[in-house]
Amino acid sequence: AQATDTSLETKLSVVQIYSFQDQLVAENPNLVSKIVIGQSYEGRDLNVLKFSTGGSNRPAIWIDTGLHSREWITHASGLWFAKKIVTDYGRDPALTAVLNQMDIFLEIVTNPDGFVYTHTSNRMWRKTRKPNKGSSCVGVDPNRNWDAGYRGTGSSGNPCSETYYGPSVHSESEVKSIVDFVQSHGNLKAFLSIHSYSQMLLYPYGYTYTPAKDKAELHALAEKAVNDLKSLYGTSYTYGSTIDTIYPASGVTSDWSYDQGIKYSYTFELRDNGRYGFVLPANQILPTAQETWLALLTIFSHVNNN
Ligand SMILES: O=C(CO)C[C@@H](Cc1ccccc1)C(=O)O
Ligand SMILES: [Zn+2]
Repeated sequence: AQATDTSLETKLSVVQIYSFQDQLVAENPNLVSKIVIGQSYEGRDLNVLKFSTGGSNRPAIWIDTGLHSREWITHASGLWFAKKIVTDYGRDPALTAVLNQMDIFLEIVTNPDGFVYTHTSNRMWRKTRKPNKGSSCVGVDPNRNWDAGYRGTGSSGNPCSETYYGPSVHSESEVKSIVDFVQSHGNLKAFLSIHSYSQMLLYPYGYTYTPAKDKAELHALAEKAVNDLKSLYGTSYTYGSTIDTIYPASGVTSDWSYDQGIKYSYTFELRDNGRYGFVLPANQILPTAQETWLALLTIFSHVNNN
């Protein structure tokens, strides 16, 4: 057995997740490497796992989980996705075809300071942990801090708000580090940001009712992805543009990546629909990760073939 064969059906600390990442690299040196794209406000490394079978600067897929620290099901799913990739490469034809042509980048703990805070102090913490000048309220919403309709409808200028957009675009190092990575890589074809909860698959835009120019294709792919997700355990997702499907939101990840020219930009909202919300029981971790993986494979294959 390998160290990373450990059960993922449990609550894991940031230290445990970071050592899992290092173990996975050590066990799979020909497929997995770790890139540190920056540091959080409190100085924690921002780790990205790179899955690559060769080439140089291949077209690639970006996945982030844990941008909102209370959404623990997304970190757990990200861990499971990482192990699934190394287990299924060379076995699953769809994944193998994708990895023979493209790289996958996976940032599992995208907001480590907030994640630690949910373990030590406040399970429901969402934002970063950087103090705000002139306010006793801490943190910026990392899903309102991007340069896409910044400070528009569905974001707040109040530092005490859960959707506070911050003192300036990309003010949060957790966001700026991704911006810099994406712009230096320059060959990303898909950008998938994983949140919870609500069971939705969302595509741009959140900051405007103007339809994305690729709306027809993004909608059709979302429909296929949610149908494949549903095929496993019957979990129903709604899908559509962010502003139509959930609510107006400005400065969000997927709108920024789409406006960078990354056509396949989606945000997932995983289980559940409100019964447990952010505090999903551990026995739903595996089924959630397994069903979401089917949707991801559908998107990966479409991206690789178009
Ligand atoms: O993560 C969420 C629950 O914490 C809901 C997401 C909904 C959303 C998702 C994608 C783009 C804009 C908003 C949010 O408000 O940022
Ligand atoms: Zn979220």
